[in-house]
Amino acid sequence: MVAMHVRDHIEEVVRVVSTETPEPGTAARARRGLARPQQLRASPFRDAQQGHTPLRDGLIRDSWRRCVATHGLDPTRLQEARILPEARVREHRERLEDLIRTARFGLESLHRRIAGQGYVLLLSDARGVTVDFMGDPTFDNHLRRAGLYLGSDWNEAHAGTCGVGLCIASGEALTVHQTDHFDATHVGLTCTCAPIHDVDGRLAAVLDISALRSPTPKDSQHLALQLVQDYAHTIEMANLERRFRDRWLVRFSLSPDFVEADPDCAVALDDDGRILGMTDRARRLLAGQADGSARDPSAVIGRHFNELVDFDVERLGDLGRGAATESCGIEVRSGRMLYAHAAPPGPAPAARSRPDALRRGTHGLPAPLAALTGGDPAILAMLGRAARLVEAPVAIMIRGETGTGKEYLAKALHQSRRKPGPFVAVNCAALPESLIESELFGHVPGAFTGARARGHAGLIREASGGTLFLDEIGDMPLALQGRLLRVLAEREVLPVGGSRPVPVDIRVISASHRDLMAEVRAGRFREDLYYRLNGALLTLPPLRERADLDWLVGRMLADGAADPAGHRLDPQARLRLRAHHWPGNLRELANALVCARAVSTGGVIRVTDLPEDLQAPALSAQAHAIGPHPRAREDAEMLRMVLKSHRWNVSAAARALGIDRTTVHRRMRRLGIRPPHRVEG
Ligand SMILES: Nc1ncnc2c1ncn2[C@@H]1O[C@H](COP(=O)(O)OP(=O)(O)OP(=O)(O)O)[C@@H](O)[C@H]1O
Repeated sequence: MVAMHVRDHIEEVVRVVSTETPEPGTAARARRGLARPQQLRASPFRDAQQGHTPLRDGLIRDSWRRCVATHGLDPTRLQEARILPEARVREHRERLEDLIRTARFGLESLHRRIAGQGYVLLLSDARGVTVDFMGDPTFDNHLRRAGLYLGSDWNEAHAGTCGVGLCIASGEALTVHQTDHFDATHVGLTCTCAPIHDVDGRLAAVLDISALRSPTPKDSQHLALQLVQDYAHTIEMANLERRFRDRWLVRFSLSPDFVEADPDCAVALDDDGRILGMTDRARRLLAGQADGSARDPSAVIGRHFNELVDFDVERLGDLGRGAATESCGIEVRSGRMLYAHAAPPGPAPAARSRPDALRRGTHGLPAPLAALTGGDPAILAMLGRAARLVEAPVAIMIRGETGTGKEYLAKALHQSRRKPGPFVAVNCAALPESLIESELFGHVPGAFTGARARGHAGLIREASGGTLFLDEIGDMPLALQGRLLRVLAEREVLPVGGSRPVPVDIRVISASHRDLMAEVRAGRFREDLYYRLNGALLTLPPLRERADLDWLVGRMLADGAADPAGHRLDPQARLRLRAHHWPGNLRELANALVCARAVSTGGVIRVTDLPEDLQAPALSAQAHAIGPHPRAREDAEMLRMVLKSHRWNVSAAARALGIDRTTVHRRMRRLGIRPPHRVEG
């Protein structure tokens, strides 16, 4: 039966594209490699059951023809959904980052409404690449195969007639239902899409809700269509409000009672009354009033408000909150009556009162972020992106070799927030596997042997209202990854032994020095969790690639120096630092300087004061790759140096390092360091 459906479908597509070709010459191209129409078998099954060949909507028929004539697709050749590689998806996603951030709340709210009905949600960019996806992890494989997945490419040129592709081509909200699809591979799907426009009227994204199974009549998707249109409109409104907070915002409605609560559309104006931005419904409303085409955003953007509506912008203040109904009526040039509400400009983002921590540092960055670099161009570019993410409700993933400062960056992001709340750092590699679940999610009293008598809120709840930093996330046991995913998706946590989930409001920053995508491929890390954590990716370069080493050295030497004059490096020692490969990155540098400061005399650090492997000319990267973990090796090296310089007097070494004696003894045991007389003995 399925094969029959497929054959019927191909026959119908071939007949439509072969018999009704819009442009001269396309018929020949359409027939290229296809069965001739008169050879096609009539299909009583299809005609009796659906009978919609002649009714197939004009947009669909035009798209089928385009698929053959313009895109050179062949309906007899079925193609699997195309999923782009992760790096390409990230590029597409980064370009749409601001919009995704603004849309996030709306997308999650829409997803909650449709998830129980078998739909998944996709947000595609204007080229048809899925840059955000919310689906049901239980159907992961089916969804992926059907192309309902992050990174799937639904551009009409590759995928044939489909919801996203046709929405991009037509600019209209629509449903492409089952056999509306060009490629028979997709005839099981129903896809309902609405365009999301940027404030200048350009298509920015497509909001799509799709299902693997649906009733045969296309009408069954009517409500789905209303829903995506409403959410696309709400996202456009949120985007306009965010972009033009410091401008006049005029909202319109057909009803005076709804103009504030649920406006139909809105425009942003500059002080002279010129239109700076709009929602798409405003473009439709106002472009018709201008002499240009109703589809043309330039008929509206840049025009003076007075040219399109009968209203003097000097009177915008009269359209404020609670204005009498009669005073908020506005006549558009066609004579139609609308009701308007005007919100005056808020303070410009930069001029808002900010706590001290947010005062601008150098390079136009918030001070905590600016403090991370002395001007390295790659880091500055990354910090510029980081600054834009400070208040964004997206999960941030930080990537970088060990010791590159991932936790420092996470803290700086946190401190740059207007209301930072608590910062809770969890090292997933350091927590024993048996404890990680109850430590993270908490437990109720008596949940297990050894549980705390009064129960435990857990680190996730402790971070509520602030930031949860998940360090070494790649080491999180697979079984707990699913639970973490649920916390992130549902924004609530279920304590061990508990039956009632507790809502949490956390912002998650995760870090790993592992290649997490490789972990995903190896089946050790859940792909859905990876994408959930990777709302935005920030990469810290290794120290050997940084151009601000001298600045870092100066800063580290000044930090915590006992004497205000600090220490300085002699030129030879500086050269050694510059030539070193730094496998342990900033941690290795900080340790080397603590050690050098402790053993140096007269405030000058010489080559002989540096740890042993820095005294020798630089080793090759390969040589550095051999041996114990760089962090352990560095820690051991530093501790041995300090102990040696204090004649193995643990108390003196502890004072020099600013830690207590027991910590020194513990570290010596952990790092296998023994005083020489014992070694000799
Ligand atoms: N911007 C910085 N300024 C001064 N010191 C820094 C900076 N960043 C990192 N460090 C030094 O490097 C050490 C390691 O930093 P951090 O813990 O943030 O690195 P990490 O990348 O999270 O390490 P790991 O991969 O081992 O978890 C810090 O303890 C500090 O000594």
